[in-house]
Amino acid sequence: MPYVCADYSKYKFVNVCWNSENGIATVTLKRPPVNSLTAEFLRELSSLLLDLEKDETQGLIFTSEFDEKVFSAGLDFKELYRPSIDHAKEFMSLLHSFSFRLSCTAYPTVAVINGHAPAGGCIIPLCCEYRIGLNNFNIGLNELKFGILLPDWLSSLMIHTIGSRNAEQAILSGTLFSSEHALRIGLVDEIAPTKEVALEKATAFLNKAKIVNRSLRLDAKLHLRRPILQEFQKDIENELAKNVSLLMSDKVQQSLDAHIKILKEKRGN
Ligand SMILES: CCCC/C=C/CC(=O)SCCNC(=O)CCNC(=O)[C@H](O)C(C)(C)COP(=O)(O)OP(=O)(O)OC[C@H]1O[C@@H](n2cnc3c(N)ncnc32)[C@H](O)[C@@H]1OP(=O)(O)O
Repeated sequence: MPYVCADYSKYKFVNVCWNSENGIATVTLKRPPVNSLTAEFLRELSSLLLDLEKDETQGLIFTSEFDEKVFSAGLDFKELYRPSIDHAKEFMSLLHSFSFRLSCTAYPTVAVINGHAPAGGCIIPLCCEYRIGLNNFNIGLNELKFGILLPDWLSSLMIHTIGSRNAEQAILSGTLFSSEHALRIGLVDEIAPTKEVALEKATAFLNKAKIVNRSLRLDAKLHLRRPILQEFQKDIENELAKNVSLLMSDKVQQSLDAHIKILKEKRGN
């Protein structure tokens, strides 16, 4: 059984619960109010994956502290509104490296999606090997509605998960799917009535992975995910520059401004 060396209490935005009997780490995202992804959060998540790797984690479950509300609201609107060019570059690079790392972990990964997961909120589930949703949430890549063209690696993750035809329709229409619809197209693998049941199902998935030799399993995973990993590694500098210039464009900045206003009005701020 793995010996836990890392100090997981140092993390601000996640709670890590180790099961010493089966080596499964349950990582609860807890960046209030909606687990939106900032540079600091992404940096922390990347470092966490390295710690879990060193500690020979047998399996990883991601879930959210904000039960029945939100898994992750995606990229942080406020941080991406009028960022400095250096910050935009750093952000895009952190998003890319975290997503790449999560897509090719040696240990199996599951997302228990216990709330909404729009746009960038769908990235963690898509990088994971298995997705279990709860009822009454929305999930999908609706970036086109913000005027954001998806990076190739993100489209590739969607294609890998739901097939090219479904991915084309989903991405081009910018649809957020209900849990039931997400299950029908394979965007989630199962639906559970409660978080507890979802966590049991996640553990069952991870236990199945254990009967396979770890290094053989990793070879197979990397082979099966090669098309995605190639997209991550393709022309990285150019791809990042493209995403940064898109983010800084007037069109995307205006769209972010509009969304921030909508959220403010919703709260009566
Ligand atoms: C190259 C890039 C590739 C990937 C690109 C991805 C683009 C994105 O990810 S853009 C972000 C897309 N996300 C969304 O459109 C979600 C927007 N939020 C919502 O729909 C709702 O907030 C929610 C369904 C997630 C939750 O609804 P709920 O009623 O529970 O809470 P609210 O009152 O709406 O919000 C609470 C609080 O959270 C703030 N907030 C919400 N979303 C974000 C966000 N994405 N970034 C930053 N902050 C967010 C919201 O403003 C409220 O804040 P205050 O309490 O300060 O008013």
